[in-house]
Amino acid sequence: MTAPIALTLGDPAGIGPELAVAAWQALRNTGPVFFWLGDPVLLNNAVPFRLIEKPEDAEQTFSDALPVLPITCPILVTPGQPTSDNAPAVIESIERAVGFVLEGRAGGVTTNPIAKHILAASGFAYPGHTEFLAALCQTTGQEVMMLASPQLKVVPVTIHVSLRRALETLTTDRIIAVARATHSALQNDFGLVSPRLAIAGLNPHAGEEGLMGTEEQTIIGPAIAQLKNEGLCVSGPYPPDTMFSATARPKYDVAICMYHDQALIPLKTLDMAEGVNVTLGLPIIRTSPDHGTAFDIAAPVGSASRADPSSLLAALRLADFMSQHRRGNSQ
Ligand SMILES: NC(=O)c1ccc[n+]([C@@H]2O[C@H](COP(=O)([O-])OP(=O)(O)OC[C@H]3O[C@@H](n4cnc5c(N)ncnc54)[C@H](O)[C@@H]3O)[C@@H](O)[C@H]2O)c1
Ligand SMILES: N[C@H](C(=O)O)[C@H](O)COP(=O)(O)O
Repeated sequence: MTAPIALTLGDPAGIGPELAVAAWQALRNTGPVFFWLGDPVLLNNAVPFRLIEKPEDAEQTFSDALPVLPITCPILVTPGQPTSDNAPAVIESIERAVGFVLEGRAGGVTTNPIAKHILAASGFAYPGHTEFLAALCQTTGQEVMMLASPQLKVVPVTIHVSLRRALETLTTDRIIAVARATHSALQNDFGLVSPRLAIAGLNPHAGEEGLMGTEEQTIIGPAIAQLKNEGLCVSGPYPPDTMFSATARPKYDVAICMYHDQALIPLKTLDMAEGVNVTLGLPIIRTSPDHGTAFDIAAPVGSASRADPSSLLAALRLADFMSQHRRGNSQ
């Protein structure tokens, strides 16, 4: 028996509650088993659910009712109208989910989407889950964001910062650290013996020999040289405009990108429905759908839903796969 996956509340005014229900309906007979750390009021009595006190109770109820570990939202939720007054419930859900995984009582955390600016308005000090989870695990600075889909895996070296700040903070050391963490996660959690890392350039034409920027020569090139010295299978820097083409993608297992949108635009364009956000470099397993809160389509549970659960399903399945893989490796 594997430990259940802990699915967080996310922003309660987003599509998270609808997705939790849709995921349970899709998985109740097959698994993977998960429990939702959320407010049962949001379910509108439109779906069978059972309140549980601990993760260990999720398995026995899962085929009959959605297991809910209750987290109360302080303010009545209106879908599509987020409020930072509910931030304490959003944060508590994440904290408790991580706690269960650190205690070995849940196999991994799958997070429903949060709205960064809504949490920030409540005083929340982290730009996203990725950084918050690292803090909860006491591994700040080691977190690495990867988005994985059937067609592509991408890792941005800089994450939730402005483009200007991304350029200021891009260093050889950071590229090396992110590449090392990615290499070992692909080996340990995805079973790739010798992962091939393609390193993106930063500038048009990867700098065109310095004519259009020199970061490829001064920052990225030295990182590639160091990683090659360590025996990693790395190549690049590649011109960012062509490295995601259908002919280029099969030549590598993961693209290491210099900033958020360089990585996420190709992934979400190719595979929005199947993409999964995975946090590497943590002691816990964490996955997430690749989309956000989708406030524009959020609807009450029980009414017609326009929210596609495919990415959340992929995230739950990947968390379970990684959990089983780690268990297998440790036996
Ligand atoms: N993992 C996360 O927590 C996460 C990820 C990305 C964005 N966000 C947050 O989400 C908020 C909204 O961001 P955004 O508008 O840029 O992106 P979004 O992904 O929420 O929405 C973009 C568009 O895609 C649609 N969409 C998204 N998911 C869908 C689904 N499952 N089914 C059907 N349609 C879907 C939305 O309706 C919208 O039209 C932001 O505040 C951002 O911080 C959170
Ligand atoms: N950067 C992610 C994206 O755009 O899909 C998203 O904001 C999620 O980030 P966290 O997992 O750190 O919340």
